[in-house]
Amino acid sequence: MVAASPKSIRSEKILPIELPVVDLSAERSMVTKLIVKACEDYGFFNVVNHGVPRDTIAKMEEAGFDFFAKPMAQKKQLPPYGCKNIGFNGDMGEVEYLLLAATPHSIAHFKNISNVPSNFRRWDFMSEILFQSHVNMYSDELIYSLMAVINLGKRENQIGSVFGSDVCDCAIVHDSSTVSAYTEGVRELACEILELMAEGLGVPDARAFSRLIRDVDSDSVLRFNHYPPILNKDCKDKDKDKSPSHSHTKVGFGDHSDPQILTILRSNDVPGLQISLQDGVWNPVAPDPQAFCVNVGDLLQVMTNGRFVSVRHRAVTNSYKCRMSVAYFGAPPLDACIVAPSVMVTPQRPSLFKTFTWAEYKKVTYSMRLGERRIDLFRK
Ligand SMILES: O=C(O)CCC(=O)C(=O)O
Ligand SMILES: [Fe+2]
Repeated sequence: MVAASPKSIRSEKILPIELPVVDLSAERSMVTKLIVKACEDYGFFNVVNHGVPRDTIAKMEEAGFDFFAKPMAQKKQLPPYGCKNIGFNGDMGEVEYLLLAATPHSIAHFKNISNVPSNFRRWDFMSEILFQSHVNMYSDELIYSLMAVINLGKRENQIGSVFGSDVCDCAIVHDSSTVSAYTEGVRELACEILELMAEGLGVPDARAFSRLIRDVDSDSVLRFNHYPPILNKDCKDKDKDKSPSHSHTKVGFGDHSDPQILTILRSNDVPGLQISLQDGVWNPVAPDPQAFCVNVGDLLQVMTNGRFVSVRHRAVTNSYKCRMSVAYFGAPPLDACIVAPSVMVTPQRPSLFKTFTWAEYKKVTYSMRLGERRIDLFRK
């Protein structure tokens, strides 16, 4: 559970583990088996030989660090930027973040910026984007939509001024080709993994899961999380050693499960991610900047009728080095019905969850605290 303010976490039980590693270049039937086992036992695994070019990843990391290095006053002017407040219900952590739309629609926009008519009118264009993003339904959509507007505005130099010229200095805001190449790479990876999962589970339609995030109306998002080093003042041992001693950690991004289908996470080489395989125990996992860390979201738990687990996790800070992660959250369209393929439901494993839409689930998610177990509300 996330507290209203970051708390010391020295008293918790910490048990480091190694995540399963899946080599996507290995023999396919072996890969599918490994993935299924990892999702059943851990809900998390690392993928190597994933096909996303190193250069694309390196540019994205550089763009992220460049953005977070900007003065706070500049960053705060950007609607998709957040600092310490997570969500809308009082959750806090030692993190700053940036949210971007990661839908096929936004990728196309970022890629085809040169196709935007040079004579479009600022507010017409903005309202078109706001409309497409269902802004009437959820306030976070406004955030993503504004990001798209800012991106386009900067490139076309037409609407960037809506948010003040300082904003336009942020590399990440106008480096849309980096964002689109990265997003496209991780989305493809997510689809490939979802297809391997379907195959491994014996689902006759191999695209049953991946189709939802390939959809043009997919509601996927990308979040940069930045965790500056923090000396835990509660700690009696005041020496600022360079070791990632647990006594110096604070909660950066609190205990939660990801609500979407699948998360593709990457971080720099600084530890911080912890998963919880057992209540009351936190399992730190080592960072691997060459790999992507993949985890099952709540919707995939539902669509596998509980065979895969959406495992709770969090990120902690340290006292010696900045950590940055980039998470792609693959989500379906808002009106998609979330239901397990019939092969997942058997007499031995009866249907566990009600049928609902992503819009319904998302609404509940955003009305609750980060750490609450919203999936339980959808059990039969
Ligand atoms: O920063 C991390 O490693 C984890 C972040 C996370 O869990 C999230 O953004 O949902
Ligand atoms: Fe997460």
